[in-house]
Parts: sequence; C-alpha cells; structure tokens
Amino acid sequence: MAVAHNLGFPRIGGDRELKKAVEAYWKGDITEDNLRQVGRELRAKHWQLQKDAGIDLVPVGDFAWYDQVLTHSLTFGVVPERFATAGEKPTLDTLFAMARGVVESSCCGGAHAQEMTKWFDTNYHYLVPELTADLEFALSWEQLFEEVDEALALGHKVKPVVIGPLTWLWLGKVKGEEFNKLDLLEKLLPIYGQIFQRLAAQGVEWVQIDEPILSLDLPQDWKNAFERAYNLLQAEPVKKLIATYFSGLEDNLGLAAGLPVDGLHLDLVRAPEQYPTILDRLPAYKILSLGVVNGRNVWRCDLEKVLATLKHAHERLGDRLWVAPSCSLLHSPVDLAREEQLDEELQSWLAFAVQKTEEVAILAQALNNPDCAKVQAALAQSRTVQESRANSPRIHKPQVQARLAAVTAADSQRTSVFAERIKLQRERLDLPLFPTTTIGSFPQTKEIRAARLAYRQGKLSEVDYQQAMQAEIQHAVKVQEELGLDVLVHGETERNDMVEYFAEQLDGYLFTRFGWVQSYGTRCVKPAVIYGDITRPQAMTVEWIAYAQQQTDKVLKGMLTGPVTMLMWSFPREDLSREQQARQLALAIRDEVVDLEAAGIKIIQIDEAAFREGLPLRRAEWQAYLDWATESFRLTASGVCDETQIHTHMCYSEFNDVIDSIAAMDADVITIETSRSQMELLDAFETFHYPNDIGPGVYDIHSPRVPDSEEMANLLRKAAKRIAVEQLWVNPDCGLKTRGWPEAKAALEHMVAAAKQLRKEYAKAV
Ligand SMILES: Nc1nc2c(c(=O)[nH]1)N[C@@H](CNc1ccc(C(=O)N[C@@H](CCC(=O)N[C@@H](CCC(=O)N[C@@H](CCC(=O)O)C(=O)O)C(=O)O)C(=O)O)cc1)CN2
Ligand code: MET
Ligand SMILES: [Zn+2]
Repeated sequence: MAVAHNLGFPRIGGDRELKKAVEAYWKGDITEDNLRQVGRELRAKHWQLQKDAGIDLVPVGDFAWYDQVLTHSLTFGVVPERFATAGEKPTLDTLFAMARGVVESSCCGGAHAQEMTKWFDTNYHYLVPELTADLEFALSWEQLFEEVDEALALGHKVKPVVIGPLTWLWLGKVKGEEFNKLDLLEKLLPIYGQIFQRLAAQGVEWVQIDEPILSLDLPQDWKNAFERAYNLLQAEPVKKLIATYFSGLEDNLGLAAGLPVDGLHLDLVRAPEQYPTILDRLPAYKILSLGVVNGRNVWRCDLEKVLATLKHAHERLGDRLWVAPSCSLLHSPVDLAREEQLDEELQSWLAFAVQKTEEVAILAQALNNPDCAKVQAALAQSRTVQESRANSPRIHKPQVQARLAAVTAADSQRTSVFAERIKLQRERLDLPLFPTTTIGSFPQTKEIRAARLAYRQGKLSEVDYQQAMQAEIQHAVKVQEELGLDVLVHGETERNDMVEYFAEQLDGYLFTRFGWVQSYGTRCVKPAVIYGDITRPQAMTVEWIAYAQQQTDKVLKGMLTGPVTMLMWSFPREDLSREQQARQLALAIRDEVVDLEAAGIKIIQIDEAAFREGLPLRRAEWQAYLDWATESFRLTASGVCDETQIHTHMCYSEFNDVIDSIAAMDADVITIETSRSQMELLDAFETFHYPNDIGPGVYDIHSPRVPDSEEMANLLRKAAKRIAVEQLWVNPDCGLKTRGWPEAKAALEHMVAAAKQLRKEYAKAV
C-alpha cells in the first residue's frame, strides 16, 4: 500500500484562532490555560481534518505558539542569557519574550528580541537561534512529547516532525566570538538521541526530520557533517524520514540518498527532474516520499499528470512509495470551502491545505485501489479543471502581450544618470543634510481595521469610509509635521496590506476572504492569486496621495509596491514564467508612477521588500533572476522625469551577494533595514562604493522598545563612517503599521533629534 502522509498543516486556524488567542493572552485578556485550550482544539481539529481527508500518517510538531525554529531552540535549551531565569526551565512567557523582546521597566533592563529572518525563499519568518561557542544543550521543552500523546489519545497514527540538527545549526547565527557552528554538532546530537528515544517510548514508529538545507549549495564540511550526524543517530530506535523541499537536491542527491536513515522525501514540484534519477540512487531498503502536490501555491493539482509519475514509481517501489505535498502546508491557506464569494469557475481551479490533503490521499488511493469510484470521479474532475483553465478566455489578454512586445530598452532607463538627476532633485526638494523620512505605513489601529471591516460588510458607506481614512491621513500628516520630519508620507491607512491592496485593484488577480497564511508570529497575510494577464483598469493610489499632499506644504512621498514584491507575495500563475508575470506587473505599476508624477508628487517610493527573498536558493540560477528582477523594477521606475525622485525600500536583506544588482536598480534613494545588525549590513554598500542615496534604518520597528536618540545618533555615526554624509537619509527600518501611535511618535521624535544632532556635528565637515 502506498502511504499518504503530510509534512505539516497550517497552525494558525481557518479563522486565525491562534493569532487571536495569542494576542489576547499578550494583552492579558485570557489566561495561559485559555490559550493552551485554544491550541489543543486547533490541533485536534487539524489532525481530524487530515485523517478525514484520508491521510494515513498525520504530522505532529508542526504546531508552534510563535515559530517552529524557536520551539526547537527552547527544546534544546538554547535560551539566550538575557531571557534565562537561572536554573529554571523556560516557560511560555520565556518563549514569547524571546520572540518579542522585553520592554525596559523600572525593575529590569529589558531585552531585545531574537533576530527574525526569512525561512528560505518563503514569506514565513523564523527566529534566528543564537549560537555561542560555549553553548550547552539540554532537553528543556516538553511540547513535542505532549502533543504526540495528545494525538495518540485521539486515535491518530502520528509522525512527529522535527527540524534536523544540521538545518537548525545552519539557520543559527554566531554571537560573540567567531567559531564554526559545526563544532556544536557533537554536543547537539545527544539531544536528538534523547528526543528519538522518548518518542519511541511513546510508541512512535516514524519521525520526519526536515533538512531543507540539502537543497542548497552546501560547503564540503557541511556535506561531511550530514554523514557523521546521521551515522551517529543511526542506532536510535525510530525510523527516520529525511524531508527536503523548496529546490532540487542536485549535487547533494547521492549524499541524501545514501544517509543511513529509512526514507527520503523529495520536492517534485520545484524539482521534477529529480525523478526518475532518484530511483537509481535510493538503497533498496528505503522508502521514497514524493512531494507532488504543491504546498507553495493554490492551484489544483493535475492529478492525471502526477499520477503518471506515481504509477511508474509504484511499479518500482511498491509499498516503499509514500505520497505527500511538496513541503509543509504551512505556506497554504487553510480551507477553500469558505471562499463562497469566488465565482464557480475560479473556485474550481483552486486548492488550499484541506483540499491538498484530499489530493494527496486520492493520489495514494489511485495507486492502491485504482478502480474505485471515488478515484475515477476525482480524476475526471481534475481533467475538467485542467481543461477549463487551459481554455479560459479570462487568462490571456492580447493587449497585454502586445504592450510587452513593444517595450524597448529605453523604457527601463531614466533619462539621465544618477549624478545628473540628483542635482536636479536636490535643487527641487531643498532638503537638509540627513533628511528624515519614514518607510510609509503608520499604525493600523483597531479603529482603522474596524472601519474597513464595516465598509466591506456594507455597514459603512463608501463616503463614510473615505472620510474616516482621510481623517487618518490628516492626522498622520499633522503628526509628521509636528515631529519635524522632512519628507512626509500619507501613512497607508487605506491599505489592508501593501500587496493585497494593489492586487484587489488590478485585473488578472483574484483575492480571497479567509486565505490567511502565517508570515511571522501572530502576523498573517492573505496573498492574492495571479490567474491571468495583469492590467490596471484605473489609477489606484492617486486620490489618497494627492489628498495627503494637499494637507501639507512639505514634500510628500507617494507609496507603491514594486513588481517583484507583488509577485513574490502573491500566489503566481504556473502557466507563465515569473519573469513574464513581473514584467506585466511592472507595466501596470509604471502607469501608476506616471500618474502620481502628473498629480504633482515629487518623490515616489516603489517598495521591493521581497527583492532579496526572490533570489533562487541555488546560486546557478541567481543571475537570471537578478537580471529580470532588476529590469522589472527599472521598467516600473523609468517613466518619470529626472526631477522626480524614486525611492525603494527593502527589509531583512543580506546585500553582499547582490549589491551590484541593487545598484543596477538605480533607485535614487534606497531605505534598508540595518539597525538590528548595528549597521553591519552597510558593509556591502561601502565596499561597492554604492553611488546613490541610502537610508539605513536607525531603529527596529518590530519591537515596542523605543531607543533613545543617542542610540540612533550612534548608529548614524557608524553609517557616516562608511557612506558619504551627502548620501545618507534617516529613517526607521521598515513601516510602522504594526506599532501603536505612542511608541511610533516617541521613536520618531528621538530619530528627528538624532538627525539634528548629526547635522550639527557634520555641518563643519561638509
Ligand atoms: N504581504 C506582506 N508580506 C510581508 C509584509 C507585508 O506587509 N505584507 N511585511 C513583512 C513582515 N510581514 C508582515 C505580515 C503581516 C503583517 C500584518 O500586520 N498583518 C495583519 C493583517 C493585515 C490585514 O490584512 N489587515 C486587514 C484585515 C484586518 C483584520 O484582521 N480584520 C478583522 C477585523 C478588524 C478588527 O477588529 O481588528 C477581521 O477581519 O476579523 C485590514 O486591515 O483590513 C495581521 O496579521 O494582523 C505585518 C507584517 C514581510 N512580509
Ligand atoms: N511601505 C511599506 C510600509 O511602510 C513597506 C513595508 S516593507 C515590508 O509598511
Ligand atoms: Zn520593510
């Protein structure tokens, strides 16, 4: 019998129950017991959904209160000293403190949160383990074992999921004295040994060990470490399935296939070419799990196409074949059944996590019991869906193709080079040295969201909603004037999300009502779906931004989301390359840029927050991506005259490897996240002699902590050592939408003071 299994299920809940409960707990509205009860109910519900769908082995350990990497750090007892309560085991509050930081109070000094960064090439963020040379590990967190008992008690056949030792170490960051992270492996492995023994004692047969770094270009010592680690773990009394995903194993295929474990999972959606090569490399005792249902997108699986591969594998492997989604369904929305507002045709093309588990189960059944009526019906339905999509007139728009075909090289060039443009811009904008600005959004308060919800539900009229948002814009502008900021923004109050807002207004996109996906902690996004060629029926932001400019004599920066980020944070089409989709988006947003300029907006920011995360996991594919991503940005930005200043913004980015492409984007100003790295991220800009203007973020917006102005001034002094002061802007790391007004105001006040201080210090020097 081919086995149907799942690598992970979204934990947030179809109604974001987990988000709401955790936030209520933080506010003190519910107790820890209440919160734990919500967690238990969600897990029970999700296991049952998967079982009902026909999944034979349900994952346990995919639930996390905040982040699964953080859970592992606690499990291993890796709690940085600033959060540790001497000698005591960590609690749920320790976990949340590590995730969110601790605000300074009279009794204690406060502690900054652990760093957060992107999980591979996804929009999920994990908390970076802090590794020191003298780190000692001790099993310190019972969650996995408790959840296994919980699932067993509910009658499920379980497969606990852990992040493998090498991936966990790889994701960690060395703190303090430099050392080789791999030196910690020997000390870490006994903890895995203990975990496996505990699980075996609970009656567990199979454990899934996620080692997605096998899909990366690994240094030789890491490859060697894989063999060493799994040789040492070989004797442990559970069967081990190594799970890889997000890319092909390529040069690591032999290594992965040969590890002394009992099974291997491959992502055949991202890297179909791994099949059938793997068959020749896989030892005869191992099971092979094929990830054939896309865990990273929302399109229905082409069951017949996938089944052709699976049947071939089944003939060769028999019972040693397992069927799965390509990766954890953490990256999928929960349940399509609730999207009643979608028209029938669009809905028939889609599958969310619940539907994906059904697809996996049907595929296994199609191998085990091909003639059963349910299988036949599902295959017939799949065929209909594929045909309907292939032939739908809603997808292809000749005018989009024609416009793209007519694009020339000149369309992605500003008229003059930066050195010329900046002179004109400086003259026109008349800004001081160290000009201050923000990244775009101001607090998205409960009132704003409630108003939007009421408007969507028809309880608030369009006029009333517009007035409420205009009042917010007026308020944001007034606050910025009072703070003495130099370049103002409208605050993005009318936007539910920086991508979804635009997607809702572009043709070729569909959006969902409940399609939430966890982005980090309790923060979720509702990625829209690109299903057809993209057009912009009308201007999207001009009225709001022009309104904001009317409220002030200061320069107001218009705010847009760039094509690469629109693409990366949406669910893309599978019938058209990422490059072509980005180019379509670029033309649509270019029109908006031009319209903003025509409305008198002198500075336009085109956010490319996801530019770096779009980078393929494998280096060999980088250049091709960077070429089209850069080109798409330039195509978006180059419709304006020299005097109009184009800004871009990126967060959580390591720029060292891509600095030449960042320079090739040729934005007049780039604002970046740098405060958490103490300006280290500026290294790349310094070494490269980056020519255009830069705003290195001077404070972290993810924490409620408000740094004083001296701390920010110090960061600016650091920046000024690396970058010419004429090039420097002063701004926070990112937008302020997740903050409250009191913190936002206090921090910006300190920021403006820091900029003034630096102006004094450098007035003589320049
Ligand atoms: N797409 C995307 N990816 C991104 C970012 C981003 O901004 N967008 N930022 C980076 C960090 N990631 C983030 C992701 C989400 C949020 C965030 O704030 N999300 C909000 C939801 C934003 C949203 O869609 N809001 C809607 C719906 C709000 C809502 O929950 N409404 C309530 C009702 C209102 C209420 O009573 O609060 C409901 O529907 O039940 C709106 O404003 O209209 C949240 O989880 O709380 C922040 C950062 C990287 N990736
Ligand atoms: N303009 C956006 C904002 O300020 C940029 C956010 S990048 C995740 O929220
Ligand atoms: Zn940002």
